[in-house]
Amino acid sequence: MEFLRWTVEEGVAIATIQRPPANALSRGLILEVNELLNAVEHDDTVRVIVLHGDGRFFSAGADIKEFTDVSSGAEFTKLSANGQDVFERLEKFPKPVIAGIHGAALGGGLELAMSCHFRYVSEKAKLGLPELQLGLIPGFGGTQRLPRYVGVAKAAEMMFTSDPITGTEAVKWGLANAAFSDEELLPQTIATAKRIAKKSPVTLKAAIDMLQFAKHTSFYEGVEAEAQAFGTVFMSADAKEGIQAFIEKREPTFTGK
Ligand SMILES: C/C=C/C(=O)SCCNC(=O)CCNC(=O)[C@H](O)C(C)(C)COP(=O)(O)OP(=O)(O)OC[C@H]1O[C@@H](n2cnc3c(N)ncnc32)[C@H](O)[C@@H]1OP(=O)(O)O
Repeated sequence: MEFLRWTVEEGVAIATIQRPPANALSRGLILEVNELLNAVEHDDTVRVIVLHGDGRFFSAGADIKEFTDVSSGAEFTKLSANGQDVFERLEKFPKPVIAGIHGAALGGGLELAMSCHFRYVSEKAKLGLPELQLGLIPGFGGTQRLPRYVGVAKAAEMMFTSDPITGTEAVKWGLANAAFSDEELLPQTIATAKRIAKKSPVTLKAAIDMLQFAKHTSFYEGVEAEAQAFGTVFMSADAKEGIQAFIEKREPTFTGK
């Protein structure tokens, strides 16, 4: 694998996203998340997975530069649905997956982290769904998962403003379980994972299966609608402006077209 490395320690696979400079989720990286799950699913030496990012960030989201190669709404809907499928597999994965978030988990990066079973964060990390700043909407399940963690009103504020919240605030809002200093984050995440790895894999799988009942059927209707809207929104002039503005490092001017 090119962008995802892992080592196994006392039943814990420590998986590191390594795609500098921002660990942006290219199509290739999303495929590798799926490959990681293939590799560890039937490996009895792995009982828990810790997912974290190398470098400055956990992940700054979908690779915005790759968006310029996408030309049709249908292709964008497919991109969204593919990401949703991998993240859904992660959420249902029979072994616990814990995200350790430092730096930033934005857009698809937060959507990836929200698909893990729980999250530890560094106090100063930035967590947000800033897609509206690009003239887009979240497309990897974020519109459905964020309100389930923080409530509808906070999710609305986060999406409408594109403003991230800090790791400390994320704990307050129920999006993350605990916040640590940058130095303590990974050791604490791994220590918890090692404790969980001592539990019976049978019971862990059953607990994960039961957690799925916390989702309602409307979740699936919601993500289907999200993928459609993601493709439609992508075809707007504002999406092109938002993506271009990011690449040119300037503020976007949205016209409503
Ligand atoms: C379905 C899913 C949709 C999505 O996920 S859409 C994407 C949502 N995510 C975002 O909108 C986040 C965009 N990025 C940022 O806001 C900022 O960046 C950060 C807050 C993460 C970091 O800011 P700073 O510390 O000032 O660094 P920097 O110079 O902006 O970024 C460092 C390098 O990383 C590249 N980069 C950052 N995010 C992305 C991305 N999401 N896709 C592709 N590249 C990205 C930049 O361009 C730059 O690169 P260079 O050094 O070559 O100029």
